[in-house]
Amino acid sequence: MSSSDVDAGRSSGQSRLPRGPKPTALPRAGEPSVKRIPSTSNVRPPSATRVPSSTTARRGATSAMGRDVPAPSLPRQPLSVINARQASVGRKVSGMSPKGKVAVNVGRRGVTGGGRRASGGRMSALENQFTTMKDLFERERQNTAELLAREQAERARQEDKVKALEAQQAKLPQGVRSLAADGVGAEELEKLKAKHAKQVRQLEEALEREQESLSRHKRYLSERDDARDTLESECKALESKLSAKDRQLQSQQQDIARLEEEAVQLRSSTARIEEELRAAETLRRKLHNEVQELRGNIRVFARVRPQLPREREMSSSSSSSSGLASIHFPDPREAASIELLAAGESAVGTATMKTHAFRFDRVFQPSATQSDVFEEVAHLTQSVLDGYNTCIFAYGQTGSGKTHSLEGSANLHLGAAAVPTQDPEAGLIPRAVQMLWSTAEHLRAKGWRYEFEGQMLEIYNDEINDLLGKHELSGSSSGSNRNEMKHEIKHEKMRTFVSDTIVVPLESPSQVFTLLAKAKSRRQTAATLMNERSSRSHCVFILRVKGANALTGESCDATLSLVDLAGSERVNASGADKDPVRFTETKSINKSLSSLNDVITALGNAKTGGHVPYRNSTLTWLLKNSLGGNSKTLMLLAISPMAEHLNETINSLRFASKVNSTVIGTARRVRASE
Ligand SMILES: Nc1ncnc2c1ncn2[C@@H]1O[C@H](COP(=O)(O)OP(=O)(O)OP(=O)(O)O)[C@@H](O)[C@H]1O
Repeated sequence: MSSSDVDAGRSSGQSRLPRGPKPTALPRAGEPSVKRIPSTSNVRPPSATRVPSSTTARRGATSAMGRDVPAPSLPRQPLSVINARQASVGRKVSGMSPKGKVAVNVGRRGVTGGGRRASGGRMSALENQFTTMKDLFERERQNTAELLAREQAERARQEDKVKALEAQQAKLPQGVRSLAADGVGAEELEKLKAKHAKQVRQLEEALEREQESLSRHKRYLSERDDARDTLESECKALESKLSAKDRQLQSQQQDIARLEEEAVQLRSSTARIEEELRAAETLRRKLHNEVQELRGNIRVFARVRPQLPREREMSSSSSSSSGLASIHFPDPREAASIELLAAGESAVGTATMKTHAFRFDRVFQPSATQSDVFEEVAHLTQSVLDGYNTCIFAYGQTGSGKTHSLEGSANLHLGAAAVPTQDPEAGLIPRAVQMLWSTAEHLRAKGWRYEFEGQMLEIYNDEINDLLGKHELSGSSSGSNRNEMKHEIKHEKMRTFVSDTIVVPLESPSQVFTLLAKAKSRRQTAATLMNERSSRSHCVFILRVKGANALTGESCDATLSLVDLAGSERVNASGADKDPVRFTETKSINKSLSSLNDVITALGNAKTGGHVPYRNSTLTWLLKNSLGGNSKTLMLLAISPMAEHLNETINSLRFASKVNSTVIGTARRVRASE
């Protein structure tokens, strides 16, 4: 039974009854049972409403004809329907088919046409038959009533069953109910139930998992709560720390403000002190100049070069000692003293270490830069523009740093656009040249016009070579003297001339640098394997400066001589005693250097009117006007820091010390007219 049928049954109140085969239609006219009914038209069943259903009537009739009466089956229709049908059957029975009517009419004709006796017998037979039928109807009616009662009881029972099923169905899930309603088999239902149970299990398991996850989340949340509580407490602690730090910061800021105020005051007092120091320094220089002038115009600077990389390597590979001499600078602020510790002999002849102390106008430590040295020399070179003959000569043993200080490092290459003051490698000569040109340019505003000209000379074995000339240099690698030119030195008033030498008018510093490079290359070409020419000859760069002031009518004509002397080492120290060429060179160098010594000594005694032996060497004769009392002279003593050179260093220092103690009078301006 489908749910729709159940519902339909509920609404009609009739379909609750179990279904059965439809009632059989009443027998039609012409059928045997109908034929047995009397055919008169006015014969009717006693009561049309009591006529049983066609089936019942037919069965009853069949039963009455000696056939088995089948067990009454449940009526399929409600009683009202049955009654309605019985009524219908009654009507049908009364309105018989034409064939039946014919049969009845035939009977009537038989009655009318057969005679009165026969009809009387037939009538009684019919009446009997009618009575029998009436009994049959009555029995049938009783049977029907019984059946009806049973049917009603059965229906009530079925209704109860249906109710029970409905209750069961209500308990089943909708899907099962619908399947059951659709008539799905029990096996399938079992499968569905199993499937349902499985789904329920799965759902239960999923539910369990969800519950587990939920409890996990709850645990996690509670842990997070704990962590949050911890963080909150930490945060509070940090906040309190922060506020403490804030307070500290505020007090520190107050301290800083106070300190800054103090710093401002200190800065202003420092500036004042510095100003006082500058003024004191100016005064010191002025006094120093006055002292120098009283002493004479020769000054001595000593410069100790740093240890060279190759010397450091040799020292580290040969012994544990650094190879450096023990050199000290006792007064770094004043920078005028130098002390050397060297082995000596005591008064009783025992070996002992002795300190040799010297004082000069300025002492430069190995850390001093080219710029530091030039700063001290600049004002001296500048005095050429004021008309003072000036001479700077570098003195020292081979490799002590003379050329480095005067020209610059071996790597220096000054091009046309070179700015020597910005090149840490550039030495005194390029710096001085650049400064002279720039000062001359400044002085144009004051009416001064300057002309510059220069020459480069070399004194080798006491002979002059023109480094800018075309003739072969004396003692050159060719070994021939055929192209050598003999030069003579002449002095006229305050000026010096060298015959047959090239004097180049100089327009710019870059032209001077080109000139220097040319001279250097000539010296290198002339060098032999046995003759390191730069060490064995004196090199003199003479820059003549002529100035005139159209506004004031003043004029000046002075020279700046920059002299790179040959190495000052002694004969035995140079190994020259074993080599005749070297011996000659060294003899010549020694002669010129001792002449220089003699000249300076004589100049120191010049106040007494003694003779000055300028002519004793080409060098001193050439430098006559630059060394005399009318010029400003600077001796730059180059010192090697190495212990192996200590003896030569001490000799150089002694000579420099003698020069430094010499008073050679006051420098005088050289006017163009002189
Ligand atoms: N102050 C210094 N700083 C760095 N290197 C220096 C310094 N003085 C000299 N040198 C280096 O020492 C070496 C020798 O120097 P330099 O050639 O100037 O000596 P010198 O006295 O002119 O020698 P010589 O008499 O043989 O011409 C060079 O390689 C030079 O670059």
